[in-house]
Amino acid sequence: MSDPSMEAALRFENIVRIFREGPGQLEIFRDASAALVPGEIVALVGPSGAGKSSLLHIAGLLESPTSGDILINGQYVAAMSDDERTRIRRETIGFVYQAHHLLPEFTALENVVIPQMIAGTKRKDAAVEALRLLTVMGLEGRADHRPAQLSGGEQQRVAIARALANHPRILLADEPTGNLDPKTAAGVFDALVTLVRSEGVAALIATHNLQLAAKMDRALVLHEGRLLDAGKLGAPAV
Ligand SMILES: Nc1ncnc2c1ncn2[C@@H]1O[C@H](COP(=O)(O)OP(=O)(O)OP(=O)(O)O)[C@@H](O)[C@H]1O
Repeated sequence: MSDPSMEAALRFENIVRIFREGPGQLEIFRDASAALVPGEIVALVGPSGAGKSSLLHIAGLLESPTSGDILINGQYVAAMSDDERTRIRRETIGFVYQAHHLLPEFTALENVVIPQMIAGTKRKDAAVEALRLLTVMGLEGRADHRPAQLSGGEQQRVAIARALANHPRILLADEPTGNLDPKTAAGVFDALVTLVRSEGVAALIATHNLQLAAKMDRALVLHEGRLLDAGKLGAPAV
């Protein structure tokens, strides 16, 4: 379990996000503040359009907030150059989306090897690490399969292994099991939790699935422009 005295891996400080549309403006959220420490798995929940994806884009340094700032490992990012932000994103943050975005012409193993080689790891070392990650995800027998030869759940397991291949400190996931049936989603999610916990990563996972949200350490709720810490959610009645 997380230790609140640890330095936050990810901290939102008074984040405001406003989209300007012609003469009008759309305020998505205001004064959103929260922190995630290493090893913590946090759900991001809220109705459709509440701003979950927008907040993940800000956390992933893909978009800038209208005001406020975020800290990654204690470092403010707003004042950084674009190059520095890109470096922090590459070295520190892993992403998982609803769609797997695997490279179709490469095997599962290669899909997890390639990002490591881009980051400078030797192929042999990258392959050892990729097989380790795929094994934790329950895919040791599928490493040589291409994405089209894998089920939807298996494809998403590869995408999760890939996201953690370069040892990020933060994992951001946007509906990572949203394309899967409930049973498959639960299996993939449990594998994700196992891997994230073993790597000591801080994970922020947007989901509409309250059963999955209840498995996480706590939930941040976006509601009417506010980001609220709802603590650990109880399992919803089925
Ligand atoms: N580039 C943009 N310009 C204007 N409005 C935008 C832009 N991107 C997102 N929005 C609006 O911001 C709001 C939040 O969108 P966002 O995708 O973050 O919500 P969400 O909670 O992730 O929704 P869902 O659960 O449906 O994926 C929505 O009203 C959306 O229409």
